[in-house]
Amino acid sequence: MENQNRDTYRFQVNLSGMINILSNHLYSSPKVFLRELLQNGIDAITARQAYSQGGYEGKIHVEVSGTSTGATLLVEDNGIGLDEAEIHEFLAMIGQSSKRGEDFLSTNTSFIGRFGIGLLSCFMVSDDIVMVTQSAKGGPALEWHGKPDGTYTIRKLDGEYAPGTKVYLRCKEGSEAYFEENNLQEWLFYYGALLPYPIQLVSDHTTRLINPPSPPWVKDPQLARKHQDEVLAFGKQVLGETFRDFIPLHTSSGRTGGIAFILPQAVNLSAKRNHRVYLKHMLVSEAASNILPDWAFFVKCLIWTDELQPTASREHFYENVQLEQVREELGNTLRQELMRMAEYHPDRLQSIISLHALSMKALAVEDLSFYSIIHEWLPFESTYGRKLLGELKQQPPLYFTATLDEYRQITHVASAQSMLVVNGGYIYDAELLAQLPLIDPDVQTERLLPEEVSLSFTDITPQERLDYYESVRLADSVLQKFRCQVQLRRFKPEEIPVLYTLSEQSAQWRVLQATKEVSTDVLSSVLGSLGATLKDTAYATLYFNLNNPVIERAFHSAHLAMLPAIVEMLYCNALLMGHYPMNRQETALLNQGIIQFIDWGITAAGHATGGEE
Ligand SMILES: Nc1ncnc2c1ncn2[C@@H]1O[C@H](COP(=O)(O)OP(=O)(O)OP(=O)(O)O)[C@@H](O)[C@H]1O
Repeated sequence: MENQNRDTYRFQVNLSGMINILSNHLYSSPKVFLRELLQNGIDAITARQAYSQGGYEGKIHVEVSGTSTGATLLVEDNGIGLDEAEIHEFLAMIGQSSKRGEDFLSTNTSFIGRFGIGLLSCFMVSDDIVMVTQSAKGGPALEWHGKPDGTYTIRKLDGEYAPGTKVYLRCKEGSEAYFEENNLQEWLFYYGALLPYPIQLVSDHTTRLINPPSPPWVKDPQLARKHQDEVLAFGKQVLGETFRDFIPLHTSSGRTGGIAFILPQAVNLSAKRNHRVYLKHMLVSEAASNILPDWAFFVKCLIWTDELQPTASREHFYENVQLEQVREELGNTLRQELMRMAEYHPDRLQSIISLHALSMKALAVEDLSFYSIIHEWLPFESTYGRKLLGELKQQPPLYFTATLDEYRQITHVASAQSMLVVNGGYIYDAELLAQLPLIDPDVQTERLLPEEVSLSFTDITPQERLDYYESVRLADSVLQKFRCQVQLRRFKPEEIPVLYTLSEQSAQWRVLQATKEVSTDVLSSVLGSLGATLKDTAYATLYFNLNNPVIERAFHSAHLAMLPAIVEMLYCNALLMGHYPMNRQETALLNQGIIQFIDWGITAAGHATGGEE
């Protein structure tokens, strides 16, 4: 009797080859078969809703029995079901789907599936798929049995069946983990936490509901504000992190919404921004980094959408105009909420800025109106310590350096003279400081170069100039070959004997020299001629501090013989202190200098002890 109704048909593709492609190249993990089954069930429910109109409630039932390779999994929906013609057309024809909208890429369909390949993913974990289906439109119940060798059978079943579809999978060797109760619970929740129909998991021991009833704020994210604790608890359950604050997200079409959880710890620029995105309430991707603007790395989001276009793996979205628009609108929601906070909840905004200053600066650089509203709370490093821009701008003109290196060169001297200089060397800082006058015309900012700090030194008197004329000339000639000039000044603190400053050009010259040392002959001559063009202006300056007692003695005419070695050593020391890489000549100088000073020291000690040597 059974065999009478059974017909055999053949797939038109090499099915095992297809399965291989799916499992090794398309899907990130075999566990996606669960997502595909859930999604087919949801689509079938959606189709039945449209067909039966009212009085019908969709649900999904998952049941696992047996263990190890004897385990079977049943995924059942009470959706639209399939009749025989549909089985041949949609189920058995790979790449054919009953769910496409008016064209292949349209998002105007209420179904999640579209590619007509999802069911094949079940072959990653099972060597046969048995589907028992009863169409809501009538006809006999059917059993379809598909195998990875490309054959399938259909059998008409006797008896009464309620509309819907049951898919049975038998565990294949090596896939035991995918039939394990606890894993199933975890993955069903992972994919289906936001699905609007109840998913029930039944095993030998228990029956459990996987997804909570869909919360109201999924429909209208603005309602999330009234359900703070619930939303934060949901964030913890789904994302596994404890958050303290969030911002509801939505687009004007109402087709994309979400919750942006504010990360409880600071993150750096290169941190991966992974948001979980649900398409028609089904998890599509947890690696979506392009759904929010680049600056929004202070949040981790749950986003649900029905307007974006998934790729066939359904783990990413096409980078198209729709995605661009969604990204812009979600970015705007975030920005507006931050600006609203500035007005109504400044404490909340301040605590976000103090953790996520980098993210805020990244946005401020792009958007002057945002910068204008939040700028007072942005922190910067300065010679007065880490300060907020609101405090710093009270002291105009606001000097800043453009690089870390320049800041390092002047920070000692500037702070010793109580001069406020802001470090613009970190990413975005110099740009923001330069833009400050645009948002606050009362504030002037000025980029400071290291050589300009020396202008606030006290000059020596004309008498001192005469007294030290010979020694300054000698010192200057010693450093000629390093393109460094010597100046004698007084500055604070007196503990600093010398200060080395480098103009932009002389910095370039140093880099050229260093490159020449390690390059081939040809390159070296090219660099040489480049260097020649810089030569005339590429001077560094070594300032000697006459306030320092040792410098005062060293420059005294009585010690002229030792002065060249002293100058060379202090020059090398200044380079070391400023973290400048030293060239071969300078390193050699340092070596000779040390030996020279040891020699002098020993000789002096010998004199003191009466010439023991
Ligand atoms: N549970 C089900 N109830 C009713 N029809 C189903 C069910 N599962 C599969 N089908 C039918 O089989 C077809 C193929 O399913 P399959 O999962 O391979 O692709 P799809 O869902 O159409 O597209 P996608 O590859 O994007 O998931 C579906 O289009 C649908 O017509």
